[in-house]
This record gives sequence, structure tokens and C-alpha cells, in this order.
Amino acid sequence: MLDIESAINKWRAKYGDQFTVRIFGRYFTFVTKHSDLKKYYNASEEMLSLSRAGQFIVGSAYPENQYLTEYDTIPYIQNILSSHRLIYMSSNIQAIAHDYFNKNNGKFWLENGDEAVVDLFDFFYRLILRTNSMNFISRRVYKDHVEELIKLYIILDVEKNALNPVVHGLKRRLGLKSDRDAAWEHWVRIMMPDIEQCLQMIDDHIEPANYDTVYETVKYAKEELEKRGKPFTPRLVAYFTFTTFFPAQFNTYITAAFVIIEWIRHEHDEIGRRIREEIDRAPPTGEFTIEYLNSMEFVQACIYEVIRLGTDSQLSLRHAGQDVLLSNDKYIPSGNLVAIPVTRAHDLYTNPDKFDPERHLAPRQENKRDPYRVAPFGRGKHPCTGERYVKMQIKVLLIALSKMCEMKIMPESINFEATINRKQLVGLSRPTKPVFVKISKRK
Ligand code: HEM
Repeated sequence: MLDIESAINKWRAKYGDQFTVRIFGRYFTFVTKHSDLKKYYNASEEMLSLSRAGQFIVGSAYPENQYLTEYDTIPYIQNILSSHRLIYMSSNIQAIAHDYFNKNNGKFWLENGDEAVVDLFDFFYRLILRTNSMNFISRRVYKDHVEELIKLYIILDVEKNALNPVVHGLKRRLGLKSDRDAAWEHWVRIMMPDIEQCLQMIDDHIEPANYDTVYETVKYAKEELEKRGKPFTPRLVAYFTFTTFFPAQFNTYITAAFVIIEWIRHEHDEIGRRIREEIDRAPPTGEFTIEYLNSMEFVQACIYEVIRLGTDSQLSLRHAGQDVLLSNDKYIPSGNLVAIPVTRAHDLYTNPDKFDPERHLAPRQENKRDPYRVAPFGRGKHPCTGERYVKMQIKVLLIALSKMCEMKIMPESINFEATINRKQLVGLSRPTKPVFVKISKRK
């Protein structure tokens, strides 16, 4: 596969800080100069659009592609992830972590005994999907359909499908139904009882007593459709849910798994001691506060450090809706895709290959050296809407897991780093082979 980072470096050495290449019949302009990066991040949606670029990249990866530019889901996601909801969500996450091991829905210990060897990345993929299915869909869906949902999600997986749009596009043109279309219909069906109930509540002017994501989603979809004079469609609700779910998935589970790996590796040194200290000070289960989670600065620095080290060949993309003037008086013609490399920015850090969370904390704060090259959660007009949620989620899982189990990397996986695929364009780099970890029940 294409090694984008070395390709960019080669092209940059040859053609300068900005250059245009033709890939799959499309023109991509790469910008790397500070003033252009600043413009890139702060440009208006009309000038440089993330959703139009998204439609190009993942457009054919799932059936509702036309909605991607038609409906901006950001205000909806911001509403779902508002501060007072995060605390409910954090207690859901704790409950699910317990449920996963101990109760009927998970049966982990029941099926594996008190000690099990798992692929840590697969384990976190499932755990993250479980927690997100409760937080972004409903308790009922989590309780009755979570395994089904995970299977559907694997079929709808944007990460893989984005790279394979041709087959899907061809099937659609020939009028053939793909397994993705079927999975999508199944997804809508699973959500239907909640959607119908929420529609009824809206008609009867009944507000939910507690936070209810499906209710918010149905209400938002209904309003958006009414604004456009279109009839209500459950598929739009499914689309809104899906677009909250899919960015929430891959970066999160990889980050969570790497944080655990680093914790295991540093169990007996200063890094491990500081993580343990923040975990041990945590309030008892069910009594977390957002203030406490925010105060876990060292774990947060570990999250930043894992993202820094795991981001190798990722690209951030926009679509130019108009001509964009660059700093050297050249311009990007309207219609081009515009890309910036989201790399590790090696040159900005001291001992860049070392896992060193302190570099993100005062007084060092190496991460503040260049805001446009160090942006683990983006910046400017399109910062990550899920940043607060994901940091909360990983912290809560870390606390919950540390209370329930012990983890050890299996000898055959100690050198897992040799298998990390550092050439992918989407998300953090992850190992291509399983990383086996022994999970033992804490007595
Ligand atoms: C470790 C996990 C995550 C990382 C590293 C991450 C990183 C990022 C980055 C770098 C961007 C900016 C993209 C750009 O400028 O081209 C972004 C945007 C976005 N992220 Fe995340 N993200 C994570 C988790 C999440 C979660 C959990 C959600 C939702 C619940 C989410 C929702 C979004 C959305 C909706 C955008 C687009 C914002 C917009 O268009 O204005 N992300 N993310």
C-alpha cells in the first residue's frame, strides 16, 4: 500500500511546500506551509468543505451517501454530547464494562473462565461499540441487539469500505443489493420501536424524564425534514445515529487499546505509578463527576501521547468550493481536493520516539510548539466534536477495567510493534496481527 508520509516528503523535496498530484483521476493539492495550514483550518465551509471531501472519500461506503452534504450533523452531535449528558454517559460506560464481564449480556467470565487471552484491539472494538450503542442509540437496543449491532457494524465498517468503493458502486449501478444495503435496512429496523415511541412522545408533547438520545435524534431529524418540506423518514434518524457512531469508533478503540498497552508496559515505573494514582483516587463506581474525570491530567496526557505516536500517515481532507489563494501567490482551483498530512510532527519533539506523556504537561508543553501541526483532535472550523466524550470514555474504561481485572501482554505479542501498519490513510495506525493479552479476574 501507498506510504503517504514518505511520498509526501519526497514530493515536497521535489516540488516545494505546496504541490498538486492526480490520484484516482482527482486532483489533490497538498499544503504543508504554516500560513497555508492556518488558512486550511480556518477556511469557511464554502471555501474548503470537510463534508464534501467526506462524501468523496466515504460517499459510497454506505447507502445514505447523499445525506452527507445535505444534512450537517455537527450541531446534532454537539447537542447529544453536551456537558450534562456526558455524566449520564459515563455511568452507562461503567455499567456496560461491568455487564460485559459479569452479566447475561456479556458473559465474558462465564464463557472464558477467570482468565482469558484476548486480542486487545478486538476486545476494545467490541467494548467501544457496546458503550456507544447504549449512549448513541438506546438501552433497549443495547440490551436486545448489541451482538447483532456489532455484526452489522462490521459490515458497514467505513474504515474498510472507504477503501473499497468501486465494487459497491458497481453493484448499485447494476441494481444489485449489497450486504451493506441489507445491513443498513436491518439497522433501521432495529431502531424502529424507539423511533416510533419517540415520534408518539413528540406528538403528545411528552419530554423524556432523563436524557434520551433517540428522542433528540428523532426530534432533530423531524425538524430538519420539516424545514425542507420533506416527509419524516426513519432512515434519516438512522443516518444521524450512524454519523455519530462511525467517527466514534475506530480512532477510539485503537487509542484505548494503546493506552492499556502503555499502562501494562509501564506498570512498574513512574508513568505507571502516576496512572495508578489517578485511578486509585477516583470516586466509587456510580459516583464519578466530570470534574474528577477532567482532573485526570496524566491519563489525558497518555491519550495525547498515544495519538501522537499512532498517527503516521493520516490525511485531513477538504474540498475546494472556490479558488483558494495560497501564500506563494499560486492558487488551488475550485473542485480540487485539498489535503494536509496529519503526521507525528517529529521535529517538534524531544526524543520523539519515546512514550513520554509529560511532554504534554506543564512546564514542558511541547505540544504547544505549533498549533497547526499538533492537532490530535483537529482545530479551527472543524475540531473533533467527540473530543470530550472520547477522553471521558477512555478514562472511565480505564478505571472500571483496573478495578475488575489485571492484564498482561502475552510473550508472543511482546514485539507487536513490528506489525503496525503505518501506511493507512484513515485513523491511527494499528497492528495488523492480534495483540494477545491475558485478562485475569481481580479477586
Ligand atoms: C481518539 C479518538 C478520536 C480522534 C483521535 C479524533 C480526531 C479527530 C480529528 C483530528 C478531527 C478533525 C478532522 C479534520 O480537521 O479533517 C475530528 C473531527 C471530527 N470528529 Fe473526531 N476523533 C476521535 C473521536 C471522535 C468521537 C468519539 C466522535 C463522536 C462521538 C468524533 C466525531 C468527530 C466529528 C463529527 C468530526 C468532524 C467535525 C466537523 O466537521 O466540524 N470523533 N476528529
